[in-house]
Amino acid sequence: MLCWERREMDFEELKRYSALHPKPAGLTLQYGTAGFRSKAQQLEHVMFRMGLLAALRSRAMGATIGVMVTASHNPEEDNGVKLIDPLGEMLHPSWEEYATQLANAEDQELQEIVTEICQKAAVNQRKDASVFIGRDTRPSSKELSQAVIDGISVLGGQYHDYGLVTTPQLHYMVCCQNTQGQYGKPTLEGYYQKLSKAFTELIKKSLSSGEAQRQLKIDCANGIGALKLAEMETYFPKEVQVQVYNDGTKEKLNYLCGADFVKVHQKPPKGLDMKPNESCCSFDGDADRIVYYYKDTAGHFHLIDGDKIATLISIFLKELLAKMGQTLKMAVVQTAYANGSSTRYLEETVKVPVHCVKTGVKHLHHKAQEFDVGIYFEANGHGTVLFSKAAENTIRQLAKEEKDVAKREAAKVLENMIDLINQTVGDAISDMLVIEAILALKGLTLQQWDALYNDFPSRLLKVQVADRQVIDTTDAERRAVTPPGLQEKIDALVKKYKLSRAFVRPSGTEDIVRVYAEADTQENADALAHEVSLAVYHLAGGKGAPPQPI
Ligand SMILES: CC(=O)N[C@H]1[C@@H](OP(=O)(O)O)O[C@H](CO)[C@@H](O)[C@@H]1O
Ligand SMILES: [Mg+2]
Repeated sequence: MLCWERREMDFEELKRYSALHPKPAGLTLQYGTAGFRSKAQQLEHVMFRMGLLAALRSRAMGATIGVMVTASHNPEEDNGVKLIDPLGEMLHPSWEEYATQLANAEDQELQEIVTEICQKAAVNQRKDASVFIGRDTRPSSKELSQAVIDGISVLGGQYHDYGLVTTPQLHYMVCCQNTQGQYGKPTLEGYYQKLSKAFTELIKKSLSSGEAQRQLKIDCANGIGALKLAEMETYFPKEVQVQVYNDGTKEKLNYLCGADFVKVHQKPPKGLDMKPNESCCSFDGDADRIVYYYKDTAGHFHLIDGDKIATLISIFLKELLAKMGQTLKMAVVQTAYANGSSTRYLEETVKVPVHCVKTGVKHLHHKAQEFDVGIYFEANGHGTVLFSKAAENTIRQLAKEEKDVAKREAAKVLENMIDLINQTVGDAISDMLVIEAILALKGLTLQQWDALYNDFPSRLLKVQVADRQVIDTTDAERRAVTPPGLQEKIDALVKKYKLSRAFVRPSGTEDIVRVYAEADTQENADALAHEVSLAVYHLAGGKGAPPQPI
């Protein structure tokens, strides 16, 4: 029953609370690839309104909804917020629009927009609303999450504030809650216990068990990952020793460190002392991304990104499925930013189908759900593995009942993998444990993993334009449909270089156009990226000075 209108009292409350979190007049923001992101001081009204929206979404779904206050890898001064749907997925796209409307409503329009959403989305006001809240370590996050709580409360919703958690931990809690504990216990202890139990089982089986300790240096981007790893330490098996760097006690969040910095700049983070051939990895600010790296004896830096993580996991899972004697449908999902060499290696050597989708985790996650085993990773290190319910049931049954020892053992390893992987979203802690377990079980070093294939030289650039929406794309963002002439120009430029490809698309998180190019040499990749940038600048309304050669 759509009875929001009948609760006159609540409108007064809404007005009163809304006035405590006023919207700066004229400010418009959009629920983008990763929710709302902006300077922290611009976001109080957005947080309050996302509290409102979460309560409405909870009523519409009859389930607990998550609200995470974080701006991930953005500078410390920024903040952001995203909603989590009942099974731990990203908010459904149909509600992203409501989120944008609500965030941009002027204070006096708020009541009208709330009523409209209730009507359009058939929100039953009599149902209970339940929301889980979490936040990262930014100085602004505590106060902003209080504004979220105000929004939930004013609509009569219940909330549980988990306080400081990683983004994937909150996704996990929401999923546990809505599956009545089937996915695990919705507590931090439940999360640590589930992961460490699965990891310990796996590491026990590894050849190196008892011989050598695994050592790993972790750059936590001065963020939440450090706190959560410290909490988890007591649960770790002694076979693995982690050393945490950039734990946030001295330096600023994400400053010259973290997964995004390492990936973009292709160099080690500040504050991590790296000796030749030591295994190192970086989390991002909210610990949902991870990249690995090492320095060789000649001092060269080697980055092992999301593409190589997807490759390692694919090889391992494919072998296990074969050992188990099952022909489950497995596929890898990437975006256009995946290095072409990884796509070729996966298709031709690992022999696993690869699909390319639009940038943004929700697109990858959605596609991966089509398979029994769907592995998805963005090149920047955000990804996970999804197992269909049917595949999971088969695996668990074989692990229990299969008579053939080799098959049963393979099923047991897979079963533990299922428990170790956070299937709700990419999770740096979980992915790290998955990788460490695979490396241990396969007896692989980081150098051997890195040597599976060589990345094609590539370059990622940003171009400033007056309105990035003038660029429209198709074919999973690999071809530009508008402005006229741009794609033809890119095609002509690509023809000039060997083994090359290039594409452009408007960013979903920054006010810029991204240009990506690959070619046979780094010089050519740089030159191609630069020429394409100039084409964007001239044909798509470039702003400021023209792009300079690299
Ligand atoms: C090239 C690139 O790394 N793009 C990132 C970035 O999106 P853009 O839409 O390109 O700004 O942020 C997204 C959210 O974190 C992430 O999913 C995506 O991979
Ligand atoms: Mg992140």
